[in-house]
Amino acid sequence: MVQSLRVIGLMSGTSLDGVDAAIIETCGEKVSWRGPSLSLPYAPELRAKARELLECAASMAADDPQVCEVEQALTARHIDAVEALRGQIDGRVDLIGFHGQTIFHAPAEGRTWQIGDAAKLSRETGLPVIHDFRRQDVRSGGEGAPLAPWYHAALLSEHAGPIAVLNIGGVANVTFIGADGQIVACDTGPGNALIDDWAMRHTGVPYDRDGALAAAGSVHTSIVEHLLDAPFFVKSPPKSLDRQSFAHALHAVEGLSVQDGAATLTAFTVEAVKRTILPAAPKAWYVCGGGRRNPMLMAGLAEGLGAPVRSVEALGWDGDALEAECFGYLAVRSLRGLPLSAPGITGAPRLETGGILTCDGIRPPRWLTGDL
Ligand SMILES: Nc1ncnc2c1ncn2[C@@H]1O[C@H](COP(=O)(O)OP(=O)(O)OP(=O)(O)O)[C@@H](O)[C@H]1O
Ligand SMILES: CC(=O)N[C@H]1[C@@H]2OC[C@@H](O2)[C@@H](O)[C@@H]1O[C@H](C)C(=O)O
Repeated sequence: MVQSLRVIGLMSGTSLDGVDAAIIETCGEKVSWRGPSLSLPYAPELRAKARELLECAASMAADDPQVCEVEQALTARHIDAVEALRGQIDGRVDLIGFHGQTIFHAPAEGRTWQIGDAAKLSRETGLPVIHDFRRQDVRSGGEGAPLAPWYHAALLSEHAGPIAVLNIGGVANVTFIGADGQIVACDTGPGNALIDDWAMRHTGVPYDRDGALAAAGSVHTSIVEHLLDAPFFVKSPPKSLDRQSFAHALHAVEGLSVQDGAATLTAFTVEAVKRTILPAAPKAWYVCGGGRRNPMLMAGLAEGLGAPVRSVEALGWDGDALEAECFGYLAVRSLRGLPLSAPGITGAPRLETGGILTCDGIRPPRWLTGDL
């Protein structure tokens, strides 16, 4: 029988708001237990420094002092998250799945870059760490993202499709599961990132809390149409984005009132989801990620998608912990040599595993050296 492992997944998403940590028990195929989770926010200074990196990461070296400073600060926060989560559970933890922080993503150039010091995380926690989940996929010609569909599909194995899971983080991504179990996935467009940047710039608050700004503004439809007139939106899946792929949208709304700008950027996120080319119309959409807390996003989706739109909590999932759980799940898949890449998910040419194991300064546990 395949052994189930207790794994902590760690995700630091494109919103740059903090690290999410969750623990699950899984064999890498089925999920037998979902335990507690937590989020540790980043201090505003760290968030600002990480944000700065996104503008210049394309031309930076891995040993650039600016990169290293942010990498070490982020890693320290991840170590805190692991220790805090361990304090909430009894019993063992076997493994960590460490996504790191994406600071640059350009699969067409063969590059995707997640920073984070896996060796230090392993040393400080005494646990084996799987990291660098996206690199092998990009190397093989895939998009390197999204990877969450593997986890969504595992959780939905008992549900009949067509069904869609929409994650609205900094960037938004969808998993479609067809009536026959077919999986199709891609990034849909911006999620919260543009709204966050706009709110930060004009109000000093890093998001549009409860969609209050957008609710008080009017959508400038011609700007939304102009923004949607990009090759990305006519391309079929698979496809993925860098957080900064649509940064020019902030220039497009410059000069609007803060409320109209927020309403227009919110509509951009919604319209991008509506334009996503899927094999069939989902009979229901389930939304995770921080964007599900924005009533203006949810109302726009409910109005435009022609099917019920609910938070993933309706499925009994935790929409804040899902991505962290996912990278725990993928860590066990990686250890077992199971695929992280698939043509329908990332566009990689074949099923292939990914991720790198680091056991720095610790004796590899016995289960790691035998068959799983
Ligand atoms: N009450 C709220 N009202 C409006 N927006 C919210 C609210 N709560 C959270 N958000 C949005 O959700 C964002 C955080 O989402 P999430 O934690 O899913 O991002 P992430 O982990 O960086 O995601 P990803 O990795 O998918 O990009 C915040 O930056 C904010 O824009
Ligand atoms: C390159 C990268 O980090 N992509 C993230 C990002 O955040 C959302 C979206 O863009 C998605 O493609 C992906 O994360 C999720 C967890 C994924 O891989 O499924």
